[in-house]
Amino acid sequence: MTKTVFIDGAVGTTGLEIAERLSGRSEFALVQLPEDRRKDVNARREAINDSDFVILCLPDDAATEAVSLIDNDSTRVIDASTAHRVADGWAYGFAEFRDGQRAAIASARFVSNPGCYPTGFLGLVAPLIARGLLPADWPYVMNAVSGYSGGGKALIERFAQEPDLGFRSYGLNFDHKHLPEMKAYAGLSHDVIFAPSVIRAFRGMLVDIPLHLGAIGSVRTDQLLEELTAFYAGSKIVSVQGRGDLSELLISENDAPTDRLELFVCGNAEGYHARLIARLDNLGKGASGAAVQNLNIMAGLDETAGLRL
Ligand SMILES: NC(=O)C1=CN([C@@H]2O[C@H](COP(=O)(O)OP(=O)(O)OC[C@H]3O[C@@H](n4cnc5c(N)ncnc54)[C@H](OP(=O)(O)O)[C@@H]3O)[C@@H](O)[C@H]2O)C=CC1
Ligand SMILES: CC(=O)N[C@@H](CCC(=O)OP(=O)(O)O)C(=O)O
Repeated sequence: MTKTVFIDGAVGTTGLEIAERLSGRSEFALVQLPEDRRKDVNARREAINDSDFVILCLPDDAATEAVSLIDNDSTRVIDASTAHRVADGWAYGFAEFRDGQRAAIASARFVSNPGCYPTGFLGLVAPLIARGLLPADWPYVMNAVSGYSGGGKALIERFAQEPDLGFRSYGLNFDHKHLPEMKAYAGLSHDVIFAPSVIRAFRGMLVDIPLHLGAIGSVRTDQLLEELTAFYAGSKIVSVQGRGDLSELLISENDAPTDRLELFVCGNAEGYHARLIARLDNLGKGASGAAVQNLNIMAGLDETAGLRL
């Protein structure tokens, strides 16, 4: 039976990409509000309560408000914002990162999409910590570059207005909104030192975790590669590879959308210096692709339906 889906924030960067991925899917019918009523709280309340699924593509405060508008016990919610990622009663919407998570999403009423950067961090590190190859009490550092669509309409507009702006390092206050979910879901003792940046590319990101394996202990890069390869074996979304002949990883200014998550394990010849790197589309597996994957799982469908793989 066709399920109704209301995207609250449908004309934002993430909302538009979700609608594209759902277009032509007979399993879902989109509930849409006219432009002049899309921020009207009564119109939103009605659409939310009339729908089987609501996908929140809103700033955090508006996402919190949207949840407060639910007055039934049936509407199921996927929140793309940061508002509920470590909240009680919400399942973390990253099916692959630990055993049992797909089942938790399938049965959940409230699912919170992971942040784009944590998708890379947790995809790389969480399975290795869970299996005892990396320590939970290590002071992890993460460098990252993102396409400017990661900052939504406001950052897209800024890059349009400032044609000389090529690179922006930020997070200088050590309070990035993604820190709590990385710590919580990797089970870390310390916050990650996170150095994010933005480049003049619309979409795409690299998340890069340098590790002195020699200082950690006896584990080496080939073991990390072997473990991650086995953990994600069979996934149509997540791939794992060693450095091989790779000498560079690239993001182009106009890369095509993708819902894939590519993981790379690079190391020096002896394997005691490592860089764990994730490449993904911040609007794909980092946002809209993840939302559609979660919707598929919650609806009991093939989780890759409608994805760009
Ligand atoms: N962009 C990305 O790569 C990622 C984004 N996210 C998260 O997804 C959410 C949406 O982000 P993004 O699409 O980038 O943001 P955008 O700024 O592109 O879009 C947000 C949309 O929400 C609308 N909106 C704001 N307040 C309200 C309200 N009270 N009622 C109804 N609509 C409202 C805005 O309206 P208007 O058009 O009038 O401004 C806008 O269309 C955010 O929480 C973001 O952090 C998560 C992962 C990655
Ligand atoms: C480039 C840029 O500004 N990126 C955003 C994160 C994008 C994202 O993933 O936001 P969510 O937390 O909603 O997932 C930032 O650093 O705040």
